[in-house]
Amino acid sequence: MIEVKGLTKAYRSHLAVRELSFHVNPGEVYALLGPNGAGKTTTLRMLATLVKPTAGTARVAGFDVGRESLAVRQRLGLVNGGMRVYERLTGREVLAFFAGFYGLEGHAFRKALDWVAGLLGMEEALDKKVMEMSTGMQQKVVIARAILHRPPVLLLDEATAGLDVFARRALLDFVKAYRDLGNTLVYSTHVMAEAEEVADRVGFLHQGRLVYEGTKAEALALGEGSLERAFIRMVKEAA
Ligand SMILES: Nc1ncnc2c1ncn2[C@@H]1O[C@H](COP(=O)(O)OP(=O)(O)OP(=O)(O)O)[C@@H](O)[C@H]1O
Repeated sequence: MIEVKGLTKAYRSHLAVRELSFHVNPGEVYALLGPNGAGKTTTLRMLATLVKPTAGTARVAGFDVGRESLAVRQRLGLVNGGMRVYERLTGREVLAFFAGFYGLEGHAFRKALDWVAGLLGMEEALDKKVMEMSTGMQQKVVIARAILHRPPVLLLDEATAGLDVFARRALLDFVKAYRDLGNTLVYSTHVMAEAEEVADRVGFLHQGRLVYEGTKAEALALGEGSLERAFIRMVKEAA
């Protein structure tokens, strides 16, 4: 569902992402793990067609992120940690605004709204102003906005940043539920415990390079039961 080959991004002379190659199979959660500055955000933004690669290629659902960016955007959703939505609008108003970008209007919008509200358990948020919602409910609006068009591919970038324990739990449960509907997810985080819970496969990113890739079970075996230990071991071996 996602094919990345030799993907590279340079900011002037600084290589943020270096010759990255990996793939994500349909229906799996791929955790992209690495500390701050490893290149996770840059990678996800290239997949989402928001940042232009310096070299290499990436395809999402068979479409090239450079030449077929519109087709990619129609099949993909992106959730960033700390994303905000307009505080003075109700949940319904926020979603109606973004639905316009996906060409969802009238009956199609109402259907999408019913689907997303049921999936996320956010019916009560639809007629509340964002500023009157809990952080967890606001996060649901952010997710709803990203999946309103039912994208088969969902990218989450440090999506639990700033969430309390309840909202974090709801997000991790949502990730697994969205995967169980047959969708494909990339889950970027520096929190190894979150990857241990949701990932099917993992990639370790360090200084813009993929230093390891494997199933979660393989990575856990490498780290004697801990992804954190596996990560540190692979970074040392790559040095
Ligand atoms: N627009 C930019 N201009 C210059 N350098 C950038 C830009 N965006 C990112 N970088 C640099 O590229 C490297 C990778 O950053 P990136 O944000 O992709 O990492 P990350 O793994 O997502 O970390 P974080 O969780 O801190 O965002 C960092 O050294 C960062 O300073």
